[in-house]
Amino acid sequence: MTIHHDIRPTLNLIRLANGEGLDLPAYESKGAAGMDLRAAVDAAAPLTLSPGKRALVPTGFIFEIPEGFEGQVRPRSGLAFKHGITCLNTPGTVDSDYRGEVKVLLINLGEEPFLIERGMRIAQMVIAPVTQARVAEITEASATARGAGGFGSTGV
Ligand SMILES: O=c1ccn([C@H]2C[C@H](O)[C@@H](COP(=O)(O)OP(=O)(O)OP(=O)(O)O)O2)c(=O)[nH]1
Ligand SMILES: [Mg+2]
Repeated sequence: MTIHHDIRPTLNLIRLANGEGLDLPAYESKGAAGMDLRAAVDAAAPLTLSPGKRALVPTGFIFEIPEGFEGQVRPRSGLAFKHGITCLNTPGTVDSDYRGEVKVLLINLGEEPFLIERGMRIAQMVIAPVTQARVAEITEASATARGAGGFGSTGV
């Protein structure tokens, strides 16, 4: 994958007290789409996520998402495959005007309790361009070949 360095936006991060000593969120390979987010839970008090339970896990950082972009918080496939750990609201949306701590809403869909320890890479964030549409109410939708067909109208 070619990374276009000239159009790479800068993501400013503010480290919070609970983020002291944590590695910065980082792309773990040259072409990684998402930067991995780490759990900013207390080192002395790891979080046990019981089967079927959910938890809002802090990352220890405020992200200043550049205007015109969003942060998409997504599960890591390894955690999902091996342990049934995923993001309940995937993809989580981090707005460019959000100035709170980014948190990850994890749920345990597996059968075993899952231990979340400080610094564990729990999710990934993709920075993606977004557009805000203008909204205009009209009275009739334009005609198309598809019409109102959907939800499998073309076959499965
Ligand atoms: O996985 C997520 C999803 C959201 N957020 C933060 C950033 C986002 O900008 C804010 C609001 O998210 P969203 O719009 O999805 O939630 P809402 O229920 O609509 O809350 P609000 O009324 O605050 O917009 O919460 C996270 O930290 N992690
Ligand atoms: Mg919202």
